[in-house]
Amino acid sequence: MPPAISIFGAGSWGTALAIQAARNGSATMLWAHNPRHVADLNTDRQNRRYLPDKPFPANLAVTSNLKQAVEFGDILLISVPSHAFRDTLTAIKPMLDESPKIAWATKGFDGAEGALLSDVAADVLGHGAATAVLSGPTFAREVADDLPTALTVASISEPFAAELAGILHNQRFRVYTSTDIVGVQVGGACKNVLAIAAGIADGLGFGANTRSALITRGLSEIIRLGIRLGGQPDTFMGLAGLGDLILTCTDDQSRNRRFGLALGQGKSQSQALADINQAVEGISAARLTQTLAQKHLVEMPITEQVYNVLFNQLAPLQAVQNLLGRNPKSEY
Ligand SMILES: NC(=O)C1=CN([C@@H]2O[C@H](COP(=O)(O)OP(=O)(O)OC[C@H]3O[C@@H](n4cnc5c(N)ncnc54)[C@H](OP(=O)(O)O)[C@@H]3O)[C@@H](O)[C@H]2O)C=CC1
Ligand SMILES: O=C(CO)COP(=O)(O)O
Repeated sequence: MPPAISIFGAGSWGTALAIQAARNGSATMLWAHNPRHVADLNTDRQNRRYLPDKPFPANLAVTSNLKQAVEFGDILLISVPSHAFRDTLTAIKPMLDESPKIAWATKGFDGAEGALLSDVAADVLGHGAATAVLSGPTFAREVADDLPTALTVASISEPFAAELAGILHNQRFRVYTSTDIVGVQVGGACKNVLAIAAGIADGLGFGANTRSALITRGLSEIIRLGIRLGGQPDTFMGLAGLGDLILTCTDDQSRNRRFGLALGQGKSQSQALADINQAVEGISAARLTQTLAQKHLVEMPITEQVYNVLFNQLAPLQAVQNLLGRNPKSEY
């Protein structure tokens, strides 16, 4: 019998992961903070709002009772947006046993300074918990549809990474393990900023050459920051780095890319957000990546232009011109 798992956050990604764990045989509990949403999920046996037409397996239960969810799972997996990560961990902390196993699939930074979520977890939980992060090129809809997908689970505890991978892994869902929690988190948070940039460029009518240049130079930015923060260079060429960057910069399933597209086409941020009506992590990630880049003296020109578009009223076309107007330099 595989370990039981509780997943916190019933958006598109938490729901897809719950379906994946359940169809792999784990007793699975999905927690949502809104009791009315939970009532709908239990009545419909599907998540009509975020993943319509994907019926829940029989071994997937849903609750809004936090204590019930914490006590249910041998492993707890957090999949709320980054703005809710610290509060969710803080709420579950008093209910945990002495050696909890806690993972997250959230992509982003926390707080005013751009803390890694692993640092938030250490801060809230202390160092007794086994922790892991799950990241990679994984659109929720495709995972729910059982389309082949590969991703990374990173933990400094190799047994915990292997245990979590074992719960989720099957022939349609390849889970690779890593010990580079820093690199995996930086890749997952920063690619959302570049997806906004790629969307802006496409929305303005630029072509495939521009998109490829943004992806490649964007990867250089991620690598520079990631190494400065302690990540391993190889990680950024893997699933949680280049893999997720390509996915979100090139496919319109990405909310971050669609947000950028809308800005490039002249929509306001509030109109673009209202149309998407889901998490767009790249907005806060742009602010916090810019903060980290300044603090650590890392050159991140594309991120800086996205930041100025989002927070300093810079026109999208001017942002592209600012990038193109930079002095010629050596590629490496
Ligand atoms: N969707 C995807 O394909 C992937 C997403 N991710 C990451 O997963 C994380 C979650 O994203 P995703 O599921 O897509 O987001 P969605 O926008 O689909 O859903 C967000 C969910 O979070 C819930 N929520 C919001 N605030 C809180 C809170 N304070 N406490 C508890 N729950 C809250 C919302 O509930 P309500 O609406 O009822 O308020 C909603 O169920 C993000 O960091 C994202 O980057 C990673 C890989 C793939
Ligand atoms: O992280 C994701 C896929 O790996 C989802 O990307 P978006 O949040 O841009 O939709």
